[in-house]
Amino acid sequence: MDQSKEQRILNSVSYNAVKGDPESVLDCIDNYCSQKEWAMNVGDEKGVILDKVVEEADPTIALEFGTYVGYSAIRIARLLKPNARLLTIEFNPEFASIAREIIEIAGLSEKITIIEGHSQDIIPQLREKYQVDKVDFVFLDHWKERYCPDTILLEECGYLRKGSILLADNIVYPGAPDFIKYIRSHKSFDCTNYPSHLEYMKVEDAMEKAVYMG
Ligand SMILES: Nc1ncc2ncn(CCCCCNC(=O)c3cc(-c4ccc(F)cc4)cc(O)c3O)c2n1
Ligand SMILES: [Mg+2]
Repeated sequence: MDQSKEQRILNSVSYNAVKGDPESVLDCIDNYCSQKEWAMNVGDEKGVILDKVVEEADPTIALEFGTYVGYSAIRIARLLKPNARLLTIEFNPEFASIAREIIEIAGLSEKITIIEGHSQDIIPQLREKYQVDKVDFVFLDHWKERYCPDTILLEECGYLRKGSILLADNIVYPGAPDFIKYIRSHKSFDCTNYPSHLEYMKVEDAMEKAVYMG
């Protein structure tokens, strides 16, 4: 059976990255995906925007939708303070398993919990099953049609607090028009757009930050 692209990314990280060094894992994935096979990681250009927003949020509890191979989970978790945690949701079991191995190579398994399932099913369970009270930072990078309903669900479940920061990938490409329409017209969110480019391509993309005002 032929290996998947995601398995080939894991092979490259396993062979080339320095164990326990998150930066070397990120560099390895970026090099592989820009030189060998494109993959939908947030990448190094939008990754710098992600870094800045995570540093601004300085979250104790961070949440991510769409783990994929764990690139953005590593980007986020490497910046977290000692007792801070990242919960990342992935519904594809093969991707979740590959992400678990790549996160282990980065030495960040203690800071990151991968939850297998659909965001809409997991969000209502976060309080009881994962002892989540409030979420300080959310990175949306899953199905683009789920950005809007899942933001509403987070608010309805009471996980957002004054100052909670949401950051959404792919606002231009593939795009999340209903999310943008909703979040920019909702009085409780203060939005900022960050123009950038699609990972590893010269195609225009952008990220949107939305601060919950309570
Ligand atoms: N509900 C739920 N809960 C949990 C989940 N876990 C996973 N999923 C499903 C996630 C499916 C992948 C999402 N990501 C993308 O589709 C994506 C695509 C491109 C892209 C593609 C082709 C092009 F030609 C150009 C750009 C670039 C990006 O940066 C992207 O992030 C879940 N869903
Ligand atoms: Mg993305």
